[in-house]
Amino acid sequence: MRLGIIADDFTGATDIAGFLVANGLSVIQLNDVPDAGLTVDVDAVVVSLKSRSAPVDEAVSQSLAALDWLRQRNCRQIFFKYCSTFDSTPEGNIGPVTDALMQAMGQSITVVCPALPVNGRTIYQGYLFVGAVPMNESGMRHHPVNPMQDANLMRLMEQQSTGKAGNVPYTIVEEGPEAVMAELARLEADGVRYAVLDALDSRHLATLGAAIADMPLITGGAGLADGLCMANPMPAGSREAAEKAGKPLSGRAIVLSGSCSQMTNLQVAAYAGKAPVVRIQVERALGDVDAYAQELLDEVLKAEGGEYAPLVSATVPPKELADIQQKHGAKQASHAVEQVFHALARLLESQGFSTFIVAGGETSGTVSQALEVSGFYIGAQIAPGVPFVRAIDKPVTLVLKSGNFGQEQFFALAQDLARESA
Ligand SMILES: Nc1ncnc2c1ncn2[C@@H]1O[C@H](COP(=O)(O)OP(=O)(O)OP(=O)(O)O)[C@@H](O)[C@H]1O
Ligand SMILES: O=C(O)[C@@H](O)C(=O)CO
Repeated sequence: MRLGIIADDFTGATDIAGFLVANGLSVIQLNDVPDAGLTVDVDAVVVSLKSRSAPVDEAVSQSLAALDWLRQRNCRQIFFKYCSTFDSTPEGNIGPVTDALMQAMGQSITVVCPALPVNGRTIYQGYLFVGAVPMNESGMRHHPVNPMQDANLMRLMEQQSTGKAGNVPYTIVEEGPEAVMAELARLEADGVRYAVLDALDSRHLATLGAAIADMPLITGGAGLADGLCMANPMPAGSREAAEKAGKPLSGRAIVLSGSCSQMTNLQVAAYAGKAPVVRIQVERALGDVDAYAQELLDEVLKAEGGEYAPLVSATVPPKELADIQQKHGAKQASHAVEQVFHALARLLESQGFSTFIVAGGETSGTVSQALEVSGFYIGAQIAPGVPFVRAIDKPVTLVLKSGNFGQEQFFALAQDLARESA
């Protein structure tokens, strides 16, 4: 197997898997660390964890277990995938997990590159930008679980890990793969453990992909995986063959939105003009979850029948979210909302729903776990970073959308494309 990927959340996992498939690699995504006996015959395996906001020791032990599993399958390279907005505060898990993987693999340096230029995430002089602004000035400063208040990736890495961080600036990336490799060697000799790689566009990603093709352990976002593939392209026709595995099935659909990102707020508003929306009330979610989920199901069943599937949404704008969090506590509120989605997803499945379009990484993890799906075949991308996926265990199609991904009409577009290709 070429590549073994450890992803810290479910949408992050489908994001990177979608880019690999779009580059013609055969890919399977496995949710949580699989059984020791499972055999797979693909170019890349993505193990998706729900470790982004887990306690540090859990995130580390889950990631090491995933590493063990992948190494037993002779992966040539291990890729630790985290968010293109580096969702991780100074207390976050990216540093500790990176350290644990480095130690287990005997590595003294690795790279840090969350860039995903096609979705507006670029790295300049080690600072992460979201569109035209540094990350800490973007909507990410209001994130419900990981509010991002710094855009300097070297500082963030050093605050949450054990070593020194350095930067490979875009001026060196512009010079080509050999220059990047030479700079990495220089940084390593200088005692740098985490080399933050600048990347402003896909040309830079291709250069970086060529430069790090032989590094045993790399870390970053899906853009870096795209770069790896660009540097080592598959034969013509591979993409169509790879995408077939995750082709959407036709079936009763529901949209579930648990992301409060800027883009999801826009997507929910746009979809509200086209389809019925059932809103989740956090106060109710904090009470009897099962009874509340049953009520929501009843509302969905009443709302069905239009051109587009009903949407069940907890999505709120930043001000409303801040009020909710102040009143109930951020962790309690987000946990309660996730519990409702968990219970509701099970009820929906029992009623015959088989297409789940989900917004939000944590929410996607919750829904996938509720449906007891152990993994996915990956299909074509609906938008960069959001492919159709098909459960490996049952005839269920899912779309797991990262909070900030997709265009405003995403929820309707996903259904239009599913109808076209089913
Ligand atoms: N109205 C709400 N009040 C409080 N918490 C909420 C509310 N709606 C959603 N949440 C919680 O906010 C969190 C959103 O995280 P999630 O990962 O699903 O979305 P995201 O962070 O926008 O997506 P991504 O991780 O893909 O960028 C979840 O834990 C969810 O339960
Ligand atoms: O990298 C991204 O932005 C996404 O894949 C993600 O991790 C969202 O949770």
